[in-house]
Amino acid sequence: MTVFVLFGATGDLAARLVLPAFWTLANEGLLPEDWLLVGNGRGDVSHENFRAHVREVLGSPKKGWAEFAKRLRFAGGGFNSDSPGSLLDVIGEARAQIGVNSQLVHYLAIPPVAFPEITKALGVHGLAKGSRVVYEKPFGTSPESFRSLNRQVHAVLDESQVYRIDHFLGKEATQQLHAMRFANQTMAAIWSREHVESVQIDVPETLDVANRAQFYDATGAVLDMLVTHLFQVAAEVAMEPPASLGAADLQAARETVIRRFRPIDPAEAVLGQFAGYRDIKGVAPKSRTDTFVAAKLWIDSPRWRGVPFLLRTGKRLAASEQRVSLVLRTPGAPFRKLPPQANVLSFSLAGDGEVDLTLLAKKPGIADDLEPASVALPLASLPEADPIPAYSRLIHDVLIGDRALFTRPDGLSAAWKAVRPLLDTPPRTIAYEPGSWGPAKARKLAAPHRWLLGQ
Ligand SMILES: NC(=O)C1=CN([C@@H]2O[C@H](COP(=O)(O)OP(=O)(O)OC[C@H]3O[C@@H](n4cnc5c(N)ncnc54)[C@H](OP(=O)(O)O)[C@@H]3O)[C@@H](O)[C@H]2O)C=CC1
Ligand SMILES: O=C1O[C@H](COP(=O)(O)O)[C@@H](O)[C@H](O)[C@H]1O
Repeated sequence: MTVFVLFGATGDLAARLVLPAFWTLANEGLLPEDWLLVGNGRGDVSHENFRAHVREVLGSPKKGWAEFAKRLRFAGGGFNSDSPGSLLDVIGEARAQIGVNSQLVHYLAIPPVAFPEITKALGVHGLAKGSRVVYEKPFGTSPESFRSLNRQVHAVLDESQVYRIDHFLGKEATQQLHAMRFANQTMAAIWSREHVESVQIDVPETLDVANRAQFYDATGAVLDMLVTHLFQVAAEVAMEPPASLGAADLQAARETVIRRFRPIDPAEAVLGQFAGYRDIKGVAPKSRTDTFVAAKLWIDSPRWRGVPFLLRTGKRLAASEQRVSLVLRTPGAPFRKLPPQANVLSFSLAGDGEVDLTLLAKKPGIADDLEPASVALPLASLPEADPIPAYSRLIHDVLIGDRALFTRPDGLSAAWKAVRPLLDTPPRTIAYEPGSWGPAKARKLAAPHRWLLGQ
């Protein structure tokens, strides 16, 4: 028996990812037998109007909808330490219906500035004890606010109750990074500076921010994507072999390597803002918020010393991709001259995920010409594959109490240290055209070679 409380239930994240994840879990039979979902927000929305909203964001499903809709409630009037709005009443009714001892899972799908107050309110209104609480990223908005939020959270909750989500860790292909590496001796052997010349973690998006301008303008690409998703994926690539593939060891391996991230040098980072961003309703007319970031990350571990990790992401770019590429070194002999960056092992994190291998091969024919040849392994094509979207996977993990794919404060503290110089002395934000690959200056970061995507 579980009562889910979804804070920010009518927001962008809830509509695009969290509510669809619940729908998937319900249809797959992966939710507890008795469950109810209580949406929360500062406005007053009737249960019926909330159900209509949920139905719309799910694309007006028919089959299974009536059963799902019965389990949805809305508690309006906000929730803070001074006033619980109608949340306590609605939770009380929900628990009276499915069980007074039902597990409470609070999901904070709200901007990070609102995390401290809601956390405090959970304690004040008696909703913290025995509950599990899911925090969206970014966990804090600066190194200082991270520390303060961490203290506030631990004043109300035990660490074992806290699930800091970073949904890139829940993606099928992200988990493939360690699965393929450790399931194969050859793969494990090439996973180091000896064989890898550079790593690119490239997440361009064509997406706009108009439906979440206020949140985005207060956040920007560095906080929204770099210190969060791109760093976590970098940790997944860079970690040392864990003691076991058990949840705690995997989590520890990822968190530990973040301490080896060298603080980013602002001279090795480019920030951009797409032209027209400031005209969006909700964006400050003189906003300098970054909608693009590219940065070179160095990882000071014996395995990765000297290997640049090139990280890039931005909104309104030319394409949407989520690619992690290990560019393999080319040997000096016996071939005299080989094209650069032609041997690449790459993981597409988007959708159900794909693994691609590009290798230089001799072009069949009388000459000895080499040509890059690629093979693709769409993960969904594996026999009996049943891929699950990241949010469904992670919400299910919260339900079963599996913390392997959630972040820990020690790793996050190190991540904030590594991004600090970029926050304290950011380079000038450079304008770029929507539909482009961001500021031209970002190309130089990849020198002497190039970004694999886009140019
Ligand atoms: N959108 C996305 O694609 C993703 C977002 N995230 C994370 O999810 C979180 C929410 O993002 P998103 O949904 O885009 O943001 P939104 O701007 O859509 O905010 C979500 C909801 O939070 C409520 N809210 C806003 N400000 C406050 C406040 N000061 N106090 C209390 N409630 C507030 C609003 O609900 P109401 O007005 O009803 O109170 C709003 O609808 C962020 O932490 C973000 O980083 C993570 C992954 C993807
Ligand atoms: O957390 C976020 O992630 C999305 C990208 O996620 P995906 O669902 O496309 O994998 C990004 O667009 C958004 O700005 C950010 O908040």
